[in-house]
This record gives sequence, C-alpha cells and structure tokens, in this order.
Amino acid sequence: MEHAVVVKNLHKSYRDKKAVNGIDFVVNKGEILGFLGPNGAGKSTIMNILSTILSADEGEITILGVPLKKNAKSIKLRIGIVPQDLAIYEEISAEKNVRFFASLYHLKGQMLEDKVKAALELVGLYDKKDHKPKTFSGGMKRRLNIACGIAHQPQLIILDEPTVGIDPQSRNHILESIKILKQHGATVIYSTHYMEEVEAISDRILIINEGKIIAEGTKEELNRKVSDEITYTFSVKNTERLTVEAFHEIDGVTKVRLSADTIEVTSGKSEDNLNGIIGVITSSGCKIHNMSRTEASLETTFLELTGRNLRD
Ligand SMILES: Nc1ncnc2c1ncn2[C@@H]1O[C@H](COP(=O)(O)OP(=O)(O)OP(=O)(O)O)[C@@H](O)[C@H]1O
Repeated sequence: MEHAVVVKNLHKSYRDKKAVNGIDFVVNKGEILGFLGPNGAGKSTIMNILSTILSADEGEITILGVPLKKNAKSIKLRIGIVPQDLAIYEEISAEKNVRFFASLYHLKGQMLEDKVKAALELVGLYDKKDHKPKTFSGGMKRRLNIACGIAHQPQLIILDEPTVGIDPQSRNHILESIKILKQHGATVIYSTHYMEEVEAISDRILIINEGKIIAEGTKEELNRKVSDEITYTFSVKNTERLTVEAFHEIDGVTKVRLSADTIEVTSGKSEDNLNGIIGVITSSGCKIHNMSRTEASLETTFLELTGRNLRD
C-alpha cells in the first residue's frame, strides 16, 4: 500500500506541556483516516504540524513522498488545509473568498474559475456565491471554509474538526462532500471528537489520547480489540425451570444472567449458537417476548481503552 503520509516518533511540547508524545502512523493513499480523540488529546497539534503551520520538536514526517523538513513550501502547495478556526473573510462574497484562497496556489484564468465553481458546488453554496459570509449560518460558514481549503484540488486534505457546533444538515453535507473528495482520488485526514462521524466516513481510525495513539484500525478491528463477544438479551416469562448450567453446555457461551423476566447470554461472536440458546429457553416452557443483541461499539471501545468518555 502506498503511503500519502508517514509519521515517525513525533513529539511536540508547549513549554512544559507535552501535547504529542512520540507517535507513529501512516496514512494510506486514497483513504479517509479519522483522528478521534477528546478535547486536548493533541489532534490540532498534529494537524497543524502536518499542515506545516507548526514545527515538531522531534520526529520524521514524509508527505506525498517528500520529507517535510526543508520542503514545507513545496508540500504546502500540494495539500489542502481546513483549519479548526474559520479562515474566511466575512465582508467579501463567498465566491471571492474561494477565489482568493485558490489563487494562493498559483491558479489563474479559466482554470481558477472552474475550480472555484467546483468547490462551491461541492459544499452546496454555488447558489449563494454572491452572498457575504456575514449573512451565513454557522454551518454555511464551515462549508465555505472547506471550499476555500480544497478548491485547488490537493492530493492530501487535512480537516481539523470541521463540523464543530453546526446543524445536522450542514454536518451531513460536509461528510458527503468529504466522501466525494475521496472518490475524486484525494487522501483525507479528518480530526474530530464526534464518534459517529468517524464511523460514517473513515476507512481507518486512529484513537488518540493524551498525546499518544492508543489504538488504530477499522471500526470492526477496534471493536474486536476490546471484545470478541456478543450479548443476547431476551425478555421472557416463566423462567422457573431454566438453569444457568443448561446454557453453559452450548459451545461458545461465556456468561449467563437469569432473572424473573430477563435472560442475558454472552457468547463468542463467531459462534453459530443462537438457535441452541433459543432452544434451551423455549424447551423449558419459557415464552420469549423480545430479543436484542449488543456488541462492543466504538463508544464502549473508546471508554475501555481510555477510561474516558469522548463527550466528557
Ligand atoms: N499554544 C499552546 N500553548 C500551550 N498549550 C497548548 C497550546 N496549544 C495546545 N496546548 C495544549 O496541548 C494539548 C493538546 O492540545 P490540542 O489543541 O492539540 O488538542 P486537541 O485534541 O486538538 O483538542 P481540541 O479538540 O480541544 O482542539 C492540550 O492540553 C492543550 O491545552
């Protein structure tokens, strides 16, 4: 797999505060990498270092095949940066904003106009191109911020919490836009503390906490790291004749909890034993009213790995 970004042993401190504490990761070409971590985890620091805005104290970074050290200027022209704080001009039209930022990348003439139009269309603001951002909602400003960062059609796009505090419609629009950028061949690094966003769009997820990467993988791989188990919960009547032992005779069952109207059976995920479990219940004369299944979610995985809730 070709790598768009390779980061080795990255460190960054602000005076005595260690914000990034020796991290290594790669970003595969063409993927959306979700950077998930709570406030203060170090996400912005890493995004700013990759964006060439901040310099690292220590570490080696290669972006699009070029070492970042000594090549920041040329790399900057090949990447798109969508900063956490809005970087738009409130008093000039949306179109002029995008044109200004795109022109910083040496675009001119018809090529510039085409890319400005494409960027405004991507974020759903082309019909508002003549309006000034001061008249926009928070979500529209965030969308314009993205258009400004990506209009030059960079190979690598770095977005730092691009959906903070916006309406669901704008959020969905932004997530869809990012998927389209990937379809057009871009590599995307996306930092957020919203679990559902990384779940919705990431090919791979890095979980960062206190300046360290504590887990990485696809959503499924991360969940498997914490638990390979599934719990079936049955709402029932007449549990008097049921015994815990009867369930433990079924292959894969690891835990059973019985109460007057509920049965919880935990089992290895890969076991094909649901029929056996239901058989034990019904053959004892129990009537099942309802059943649900619970697997480890990214939320529970995060809690397990960090001891912190993402929304704290
Ligand atoms: N300029 C700075 N001076 C001193 N400390 C800083 C500075 N910038 C960040 N920090 C500290 O470094 C740590 C990492 O901050 P960073 O902004 O990278 O985290 P984050 O994961 O992006 O959080 P957030 O979601 O709040 O932006 C935090 O403890 C933060 O307070």
